[in-house]
Order: sequence, then C-alpha cells, then structure tokens
Amino acid sequence: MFFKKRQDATDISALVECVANFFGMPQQTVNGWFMQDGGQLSLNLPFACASRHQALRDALNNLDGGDKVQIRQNVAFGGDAKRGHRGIRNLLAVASGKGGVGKSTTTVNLALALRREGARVGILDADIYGPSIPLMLGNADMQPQSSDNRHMQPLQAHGLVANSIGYLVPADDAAVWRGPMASKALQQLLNETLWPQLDYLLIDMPPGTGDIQLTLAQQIPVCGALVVTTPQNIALADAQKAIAMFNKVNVPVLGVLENMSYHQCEQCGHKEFLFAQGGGEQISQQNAVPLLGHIPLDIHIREYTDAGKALIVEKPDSPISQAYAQAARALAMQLYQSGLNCVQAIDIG
Ligand SMILES: Nc1ncnc2c1ncn2[C@@H]1O[C@H](COP(=O)(O)OP(=O)(O)OP(=O)(O)O)[C@@H](O)[C@H]1O
Repeated sequence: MFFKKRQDATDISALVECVANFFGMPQQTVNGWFMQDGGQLSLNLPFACASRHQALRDALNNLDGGDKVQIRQNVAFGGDAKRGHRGIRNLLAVASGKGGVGKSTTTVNLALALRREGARVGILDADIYGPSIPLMLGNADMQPQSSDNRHMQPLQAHGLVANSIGYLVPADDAAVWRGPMASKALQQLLNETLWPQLDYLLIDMPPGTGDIQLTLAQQIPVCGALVVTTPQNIALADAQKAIAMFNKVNVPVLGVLENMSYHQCEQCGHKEFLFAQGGGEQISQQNAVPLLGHIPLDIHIREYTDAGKALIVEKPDSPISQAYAQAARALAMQLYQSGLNCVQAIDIG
C-alpha cells in the first residue's frame, strides 16, 4: 500500500489522543501511525497487539470520524533498520543468568503468544549445549530440508518457524563443542536458515553469562534482550549478571519476566509464593527496566510445553495463556519503543 499524504494533524488530534491513551504512548509518536490514502484514514500499529484491535476499535468508534479509521498492524523494524536481518524485522535475545528458570519454556510460549497477536514469528535455538526447543515444539524427530546442501528450510510447528542444533546433531555431540565451534554453529544456524519474512525472531540463548554468552550477544545483531528470572535471590543475582552483560555490549535490555512467580491452588484459589515474592520488581527497579509480567508455576505449563503442545493455541482464554499474551504485548511495545532510541549495530561476520 502506498500512502500518498498524511492527514493534517489538527484533523486527527482527538483520534491521536485516544490511541496514545489506549497504549500509554506519547501523542507525538502515535501521530506518525496515522496515514491518509485517498479518502481512507488508516492507523498502522507498529507492534504485535491483534487481541487489542477490537477494544481500540470500540474506543475510536466513540469519536467523530473514528469509525472510518482502518486499523492495520505492520510491525516496525527494531533498532537500526539496517539491522533487519534478511527480512527479519526484530531479533530478540531471551536470556537468563541461571539455568532451569524456564527460559526455553518462556521463549516458546511468548513466540506462540506473539503469533496469536498477529505476528510472523520464528525461534532460533541458540542453547547449543542443551537445545530443548525441538522437544517443546513437538517435532524433535524432524530435520531441516536442504536443496543445495548449504541452506536449510526451518521447521514449522503451531504456526511458528524454528531452527535448532537439536534438529541437526545428536545432543551428546554438541554438548562437548568448545566455544568457537558452538559460536560458529550458531552463526550458521542464523545465516544459513532460509527464514521467511518475520516480524520477530526469538533467540533462546544458552543459560549463563560466560564468554560464550558474551560472544553470542555481540555476534548476533539483536535489537534487544529479555531476561527471564525466578523470584528468589540466587536466581536474581544471576539475572543481574545477564543484565550487566547486555549493558556491556550495548544491547538494550527490554525488560525482565518473572517466571514461577507463585502457585495458585486450583481448589481454593490461594496463591503461594514458593520462590519468594517481589524479586522481579526488585531487579527491574534496580536496573530501571520494565517488569513485563509474572508467569505462575503451573502444572499445565510443564505438561503442555514439555509434551510439545501449545497451551496458548489450545486454551487461549485460560489465565496462563492470558498472562503470556499480556507479557508478549508488553514485550512487543517495549521493543518498538526501544527502537525509537536505536543503538548502533554490531553486525554478524
Ligand atoms: N511457569 C512454569 N510452570 C511450571 N513448569 C515450568 C514453568 N516454567 C518452566 N517450567 C518447567 O521447568 C523445566 C525447565 O524449563 P526450561 O527448560 O524452559 O528452563 P531453561 O531455563 O530453558 O533451562 P536451561 O537453562 O537448561 O536451558 C521444564 O520442565 C519446564 O516445563
């Protein structure tokens, strides 16, 4: 679609104000989302939020001319547009300082949630030493196809595309690779996969903050990072190290997501904070980064994800799916906002 001319700002000020309030964004930013094409005024939302379109529609309908606005979603390129990696608009690292906090589970469920929000989403499993994405997507027995023995078609599952070392080599082989070999394998996975046009590519990083993670954070042209943590002190200390690592290589930390925040009894509704309370708030305040959500410790998350099934697709209205959806929308908005103050690229070799 070619947009000929922007609507005069004074004509649409009430609409701009409504949308700005709806998303909690500055009016100046929102103003640029409105475009006039002939007689049609459209609103181009630059981040994934399809589940909010109807509520926004209802809010606009209350205003003069609001019912004529066409709402569209066109996810913006994150950071420097030059960083869009071969049609991938946003590369996002999902990291944790500590192992076992649910980083891969979170990656898969956020990817599914972003998909439901109308985005084209892929996952790159960079956890070379413990790739769990193939199991979590339920296609561990498959292998990427290649027609030229060099480039690979990504695997598909639940509307996502993915690639992982786990599809390519037996787990024991990759587990003994030294740093440079692991790093080279990851570059190949990124560069030699025939990724389709994607709005978001989520990169499941290996746990920890050693040399390997630092090198990866530098080599992959990510627009930002999400740090997953559990609320207890021992995990927070490691999450802090992960944030420091991204700061060191100038990758913006988009936020913290607290996983296993509490367990809610299915019988009586009582919430138990098994791993302490308030850890996510504490680390986000300390680092002045947003806390993007709390995901409960819940048997359904483990049962569905570990069995390669998509809870979010099968039970989209469940409170857990809603918690992931809310976190995914917050992440998409944060990524967009971070792109407004873009950082310089470190391009992959
Ligand atoms: N919110 C949750 N509720 C219940 N179980 C969860 C939750 N998050 C993760 N799990 C379970 O915890 C286990 C570890 O999760 P996962 O593999 O995602 O962790 P990880 O941080 O990626 O681990 P690693 O550091 O080894 O890569 C899995 O069995 C997963 O199903």
